[in-house]
Order: sequence, then structure tokens, then C-alpha cells
Amino acid sequence: MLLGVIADDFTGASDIANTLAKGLPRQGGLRTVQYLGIPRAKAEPEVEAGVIALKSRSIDVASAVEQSLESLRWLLDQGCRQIVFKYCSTFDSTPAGNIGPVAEALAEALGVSGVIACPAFPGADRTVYNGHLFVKDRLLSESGLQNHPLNPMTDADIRRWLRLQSTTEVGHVEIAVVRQGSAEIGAALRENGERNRTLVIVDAITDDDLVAIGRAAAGDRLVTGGSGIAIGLAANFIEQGLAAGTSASVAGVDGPEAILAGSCSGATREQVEIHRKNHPTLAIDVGGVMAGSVTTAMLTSFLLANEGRAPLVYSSSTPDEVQAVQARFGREAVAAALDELFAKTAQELVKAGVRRLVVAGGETSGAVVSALDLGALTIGPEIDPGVPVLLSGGAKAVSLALKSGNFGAPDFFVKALERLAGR
Ligand SMILES: Nc1ncnc2c1ncn2[C@@H]1O[C@H](COP(=O)(O)OP(=O)(O)O)[C@@H](O)[C@H]1O
Ligand SMILES: O=C(O)[C@@H](O)C(=O)COP(=O)(O)O
Repeated sequence: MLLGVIADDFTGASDIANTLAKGLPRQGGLRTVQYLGIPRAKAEPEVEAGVIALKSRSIDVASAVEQSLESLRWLLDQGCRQIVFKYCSTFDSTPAGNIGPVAEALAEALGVSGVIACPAFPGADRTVYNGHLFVKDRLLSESGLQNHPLNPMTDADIRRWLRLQSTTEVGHVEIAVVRQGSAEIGAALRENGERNRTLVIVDAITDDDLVAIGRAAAGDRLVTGGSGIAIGLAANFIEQGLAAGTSASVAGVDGPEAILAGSCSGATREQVEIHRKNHPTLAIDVGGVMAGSVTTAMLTSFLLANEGRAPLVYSSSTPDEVQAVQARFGREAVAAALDELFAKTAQELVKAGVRRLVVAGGETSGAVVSALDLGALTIGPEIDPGVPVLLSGGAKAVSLALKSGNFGAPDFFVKALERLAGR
């Protein structure tokens, strides 16, 4: 294994696994596998990039650091020369963490400073300019992410936001330096390191910027960012002759299907609205979940009864509805109850023969996939930017799409089910 990724959620893990497997056009990527949690056994020898999916974005800081360090140890044991800490392209975190504490702990363990921190993902319209994060033409804090149920992002100046979570000053490499090329980017990072800055926000607006940053990171033991930061990383290993460059060629898995949406992000809410027009859908009443009157059995029987018609169950709601329900029952209690409901539903579905599963939402995907105990996942073709087909092994293979709440075209659900079947 050449490159190891510690991803703070499951959709994020498949996002960066997709980037590494794809690599640059005409060059190919790395043979990439996504692990659901820290593997107990050694990796298969042919794996070049291993992506560990944690559910550590919204848990307490100490547990996030501990799980990340344990992941680091496993990846180093597999021979990794470079580690990427993958977080959200919308920098999902709170003033207490977990991006800063985890990144600093990894940097300390590896004995490095002046470490890249770059959430930019231009393919999904997330860019970093003058240390500020934009989603399309909006500042992060005006993009809708200020209403996120778990990590409301209320400051677009991610230097300032990261400083709240860090023990050392946060550095910055401006776009003008990035455009000078990888030698200058490398020099700027080293200078920040010499000034005792552990983490350095690096501006990036285009994929070319990210390729240049990736080149500058060729010898770095630690890189942190969104999936965009990995755009140029496979190329470093291929150009050094350490990897041959491959492209994904896995067949899909056909069979009964279900869609579960626990994301309240704008893109998912639009996808739900569109899907509702022509497919069987069931809205989850969160008050009913908290009271115990909405059950796994209800969701499962609805989904199985509508097999073949792309059935969807969703808890996706507007910011006002989310706020009201959180005020009544508590943010964490609602999230835990919904996680459990989706997880148990997925278990019942797979037990009943469902083979294609689309899940919307990072936390929701984490809950679902952890409950399924699927082992390592192979990365298939990309459905929409940042969302690949994932395939479990074994006799009863399942194909999955784990969609970040804000990713995907309006018709994502139907398209994903087709791609999962290999069509
Ligand atoms: N109707 C709702 N009211 C309150 N919280 C909700 C509702 N639906 C989902 N949630 C919670 O919101 C969070 C959404 O997070 P996630 O699944 O990561 O989606 P995204 O990818 O959009 O961030 C989860 O913790 C989920 O349990
Ligand atoms: O970087 C991204 O935007 C995604 O890979 C990601 O992490 C998504 O998280 P959720 O929006 O919570 O699914």
C-alpha cells in the first residue's frame, strides 16, 4: 500500500476513493479499496490506496483523535508512504473540532508541520480563495451550510475557523503563490512549518491548482483536505514508477433496490422532491420515530412492497422543521434515533434480499454501512462527481451508492440505481 486515507465519514471516504481510483485523464489511478472502519486483518497485497472510512466527524474530539491515530498505525503497518486526512469539502466541523485536533494529532505522530489543509473541490463547486471557502458563488456561511443539522458552518474564513480548533497559528498560501507552481507552493509550506504553523490553508480554485498542489505534496508524509486534494496524488506514485495506473472496470450488481435519505441538505431535498413525482416514497415522521410509533418494520415493508419501482424513504426536512424537532427532542437524540432506524432498516432489507442500496447523507451512510458489516468495498465507476459505485465482495454482493448530502444531479436516485446494476 502506497497511500493511506483516513476519512472522517463514509460518503467522504467513497468520494476520495473515487478520486484516487480515477487519477488523472489518460494516466489512470491507484488500485483503491474502501474499508468500513479500521480493518482487523492485513490488506490484500495488490491494494495501492487504502481508504479507511470512520464516522468521526461529529463525535467527541478525544474519540475522533483516538480512532484516527489507530487508523494511522494500521496504514503505516501496511507500508503507506503518504497519509491523507479527508474531511468535508464544506469543512464540516465546530469550533471545538474535529478537523484541527485530528490533523494536529496526525502531524505530531508523523513529526511534520506546514501541512496542507485544502477542502477545495471545484468539480462540486467548492473553491478556496483568500482563505475563504465558497460553495458556487456563495460564501460557505451563506450557502445553506449555516443550517446543517450537526455542523452549522457560520464562518467562511476557514483560517479563522480552523484557528479555533488548533493549538498553533494557521498558515495560508494564497492563490498567487499556487499559480506560480509546485516549487513555490512547497517553499511556502516549508516556510510556514518553520514558523511553527502545523496547518496551512491553501487556496485552490481549479483542478489545475489542485494538480499543482498535489505535485508540491509529492514528498509529504501528511496531506489534509477534501477529495480534491487527491486529484494529483496518484500521479506522483505513477510518475515515480511505483504504480502502473489502472482504471475501474467492475461490473455492477443487479437485484432488488431501495433508497434511504437521511440528509437535510439542499441537493438531497431537491432530489427527493423530483423522485417523489414518479416513484413510491415514504416521509419519516421524526416525532413518530422519537415516540416509537414509526418503526423499522414499517419502513422495510413499504420498501419491499414497492420493489422494482425505485422506492424511497426519507427524513429529509427543511431547516425550520429540523430546528423544531431538535428543540423538542435534542439534536443528538434525534440523530441517534434516525441513525438507528436507517441502520436497522438496511439490515432487514439486505436480509430480505435487497442488493442495490442508495443512501443519501454522510452520517446516515455511516450508520447504514456500519450495520451491514460488508468488509472492504471495491470502487466502481463514478455516478456523479464525488459518488462512485461501491461493491461488496462475497456470494451475496451488494452494490451501494453513498451520496454526500449536497452531491449529485437532481435525478441522482434513478441514475444511481441504474449504475449500481451496471447499466
Ligand atoms: N428531519 C430531521 N430532523 C432532524 N434531524 C434530521 C432529520 N433528518 C435527518 N436528520 C439528521 O441530520 C443529520 C444529517 O447528516 P448527514 O446524514 O451527514 O447528511 P449530510 O450529508 O447532508 O450532511 C443526521 O444526523 C440525521 O440523523
Ligand atoms: O467532501 C465532501 O463534500 C464529501 O466527500 C463529504 O465529506 C460529504 O459529507 P456529507 O455532506 O456529510 O455527506
